[in-house]
Amino acid sequence: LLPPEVRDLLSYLSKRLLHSGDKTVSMVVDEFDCNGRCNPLFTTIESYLSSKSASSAKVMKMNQHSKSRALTFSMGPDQDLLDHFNGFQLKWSSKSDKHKHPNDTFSEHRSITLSFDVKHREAVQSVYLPKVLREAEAIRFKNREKRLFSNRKDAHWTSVPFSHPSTFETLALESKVKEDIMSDLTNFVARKEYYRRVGRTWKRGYLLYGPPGTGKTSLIGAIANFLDFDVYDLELTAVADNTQLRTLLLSTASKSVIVVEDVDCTVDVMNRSRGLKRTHDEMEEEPVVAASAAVTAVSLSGILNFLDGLWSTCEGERLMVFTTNHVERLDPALLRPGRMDMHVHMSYCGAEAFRTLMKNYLGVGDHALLAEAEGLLPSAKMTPADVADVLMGCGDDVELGMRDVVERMKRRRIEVAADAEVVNGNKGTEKEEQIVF
Ligand SMILES: Nc1ncnc2c1ncn2[C@@H]1O[C@H](COP(=O)(O)OP(=O)(O)OP(=O)(O)O)[C@@H](O)[C@H]1O
Repeated sequence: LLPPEVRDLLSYLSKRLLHSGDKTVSMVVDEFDCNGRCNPLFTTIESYLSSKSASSAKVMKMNQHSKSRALTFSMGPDQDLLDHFNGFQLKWSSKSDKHKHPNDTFSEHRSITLSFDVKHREAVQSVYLPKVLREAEAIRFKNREKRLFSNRKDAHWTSVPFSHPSTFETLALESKVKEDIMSDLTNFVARKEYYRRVGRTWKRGYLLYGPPGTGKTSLIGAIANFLDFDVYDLELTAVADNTQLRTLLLSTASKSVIVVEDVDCTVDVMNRSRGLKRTHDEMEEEPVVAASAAVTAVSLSGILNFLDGLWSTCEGERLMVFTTNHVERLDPALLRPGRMDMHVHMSYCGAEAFRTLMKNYLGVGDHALLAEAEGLLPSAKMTPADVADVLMGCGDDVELGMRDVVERMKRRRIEVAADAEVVNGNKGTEKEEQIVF
């Protein structure tokens, strides 16, 4: 019944009375700042308290995550929650005030207060609060929606939710290669302290090379899903110059995979050792015309600086992935360790990859035609995409799928042999012509 001003004054006075002689320190975090803008710290602390609320709060708000459908809990209004750290106790209290506006509408103002004994002030400020922020960040990262950023439309990042179906389980690749990649990625994300100690940017470069349809893009999807990272699809032909490239890279977030697909087609990264006349410096600085019709003014030095982490002054880990169908075209400067730490060769479908595809598409691990199919694979030179294409056309019909894929392999074997004959034949003609001239 009291006007809000009187109620606030009474509340303030009663608190002063209650806490006189008290050695408690309180820190208040409001949901909105004085301009009505959201306070990101409030949301961060809410995330931290959500993990605690589930086990100890008496009144909780229950929410469902829009994407994962997982239940999350947050503190209800006017609740207290006790936390313990290094043998002392801290109290988090939530408060919610309703304010009536002159036009008879109401708005809710929430705040969270942290209270603790004054003698722990130093420990709370320097150790406890940074720990809270770290844990909150990890919780929010786990619950967030993965995104795919792209600069294809203009020179800025635009993003859409990212959900690539590929995982290391569904990827048709030798299990030894998969295990090596997964363990390399796990080591990389766990070594923040190591990178800091040795003074290196927390980044790692991957080069995926091989013919089209061998799963380079699928592997990128599997990596992003494995690490739960966002993906930045960097289109170099849409970047005006090195300065714009720098700006784009500086605006990438941590925990991201930065991808440059078909790098040999978008920037002149030709192997200098193959008799190019330009000097090293000329080549590095010169804005170049790409191998394809597309043109980019990003120079090789721009790419090298990017790989050396010169522009990654930002915090956090970043994985850089380059793909190419023609590894032999790339300048060795691009390939050296530190720039491309891991080289992954994606090739034609082998026996192990074929069994993975059979399981993915037909749901079986064995079949009477499997041995025949495996025997045909080396000479048929089919990519995983070719095999997947045949199997997908057969729906759930295992018999049809296996029959079709074996038939296709037999036809491909003949085509491959015929192509090889043409090539050898041409070589023979060239030789003859050389002798004639
Ligand atoms: N190794 C693989 N494992 C599982 N599926 C694969 C694999 N390789 C190809 N595929 C299938 O073929 C399709 C095309 O493959 P993907 O785009 O990954 O190949 P790519 O090597 O990136 O080709 P490109 O060089 O033309 O970009 C994928 O959507 C997937 O269905």
